[in-house]
Amino acid sequence: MHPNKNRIRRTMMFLNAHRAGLVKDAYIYKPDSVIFDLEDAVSENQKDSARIQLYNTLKYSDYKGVERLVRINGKESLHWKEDIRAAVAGGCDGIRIPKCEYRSDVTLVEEEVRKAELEFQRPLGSTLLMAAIETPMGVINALELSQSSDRIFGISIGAGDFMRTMHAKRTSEGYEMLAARSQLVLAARAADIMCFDTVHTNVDDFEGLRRDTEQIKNMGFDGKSVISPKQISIIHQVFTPSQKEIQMAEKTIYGVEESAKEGVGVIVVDGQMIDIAMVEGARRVLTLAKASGVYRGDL
Ligand SMILES: CC(=O)SCCNC(=O)CCNC(=O)[C@H](O)C(C)(C)COP(=O)(O)OP(=O)(O)OC[C@H]1O[C@@H](n2cnc3c(N)ncnc32)[C@H](O)[C@@H]1OP(=O)(O)O
Ligand SMILES: O=C([O-])CC(=O)C(=O)O
Ligand SMILES: [Mg+2]
Repeated sequence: MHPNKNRIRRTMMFLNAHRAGLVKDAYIYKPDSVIFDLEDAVSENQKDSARIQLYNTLKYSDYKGVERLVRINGKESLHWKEDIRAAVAGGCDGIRIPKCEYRSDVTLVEEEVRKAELEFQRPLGSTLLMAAIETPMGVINALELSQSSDRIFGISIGAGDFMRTMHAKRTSEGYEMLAARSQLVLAARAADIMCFDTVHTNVDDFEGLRRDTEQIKNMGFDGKSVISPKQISIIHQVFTPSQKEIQMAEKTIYGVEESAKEGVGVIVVDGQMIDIAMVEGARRVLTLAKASGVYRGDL
C-alpha cells in the first residue's frame, strides 16, 4: 500500500493557486494538507497563470511535510488535462477530483495521471487521488467512487455544490446534510478509505465550526476541509484526542488484555462496561494521538 494513504488529515486547507501571497508559505499555519485550487476559486481568465504559479510552488517551495494536494478542473472544462500535467510535473502528493459522479470520472483522471507520471519521470503510482462528491448522483454512487481506483485515499462531501444541485439550503443544525454525510461515511468505511467533510464558509463563526466538526467527528469522519487558517486550530482541537480519552484508551487495552488472561471478558473502567469490541476504537484513539503529537506511550 502507498505509505501516505492513511496519513493524518484532520484539516485540508484550500488556497487559491493564483494568489502568490497565499501559496508561497501556507505551510506555516500547519494544516495537515493544503489543497491548491485550480477550480472554483480561480476565475476563467486566470486558469493558465494559476497553473503556472502552481507548478512553481510545487517545484520550489518546501512545504515541510504538509501534504500538497491539487484540486483540478472538471472533465467538462478545457483545463483538466493540463492541470494534471502541471500538478504531476511539480510533484504534488495527490489530486482532488471535483464533482465526481461515476467511476469513469476517476478512471479518466487516473489514466492522465499515469501518463503524466511517465512523461515527467515520477514514480508510477506515487500520485494519490481523492473523489469530491458534490451532487445527488455522486452521493448515491459514493461506494462505486470509493472503490474506483487503488490510488483513492478518500472521498469528501462539498456542501456548496450539493446545496445548489439539491435545491436545498444550509442550516445551523445541518439536517440538510445528514443523508449525504451518512451515505459518504458508510461508503468510505465499507471501502476502507478516509472520509472528509465540507468547508465551513462563514470564516468568523467559530462556534458553528466547532459544533459542525464535533458532529462529523462523532459520525466517523476523518477530517474537514477549511478555507482559512483561522479554522485550523478548532478542528485540530476537536480531532485530537484529549488526555482523558488517551487514558481511557490505555486502560481499555490493558484492562481487556489482563482480564482475558484470567478468563474474564467484560470489565468496568471508570464506570463504563468494556469488552473486546472497544479495543479497536481504543487503539485508533492512540494512533491518532501519536500522529497528532500528543502521545508518546508504547501502546
Ligand atoms: C466552495 C468552495 O469551492 S471552497 C474552496 C475554494 N475557495 C478557496 O480556496 C478560498 C480560500 N480562502 C480565501 O481565499 C480567503 O480565506 C477568503 C477569501 C475566504 C477570506 O480572505 P481574507 O478576508 O483575506 O482572509 P483573512 O483576512 O481572514 O486572512 C488572514 C490571513 O490569512 C491568510 N489566508 C487567508 N486564507 C488563506 C488560505 N486559504 N490559505 C492560506 N492563507 C490564507 C491571508 O493571506 C492573511 O494573511 P496575512 O495576515 O499575512 O495577510
Ligand atoms: O468541497 C468543498 O467543501 C468545497 C466545494 O467545492 C463545495 O462546497 O462545493
Ligand atoms: Mg464545489
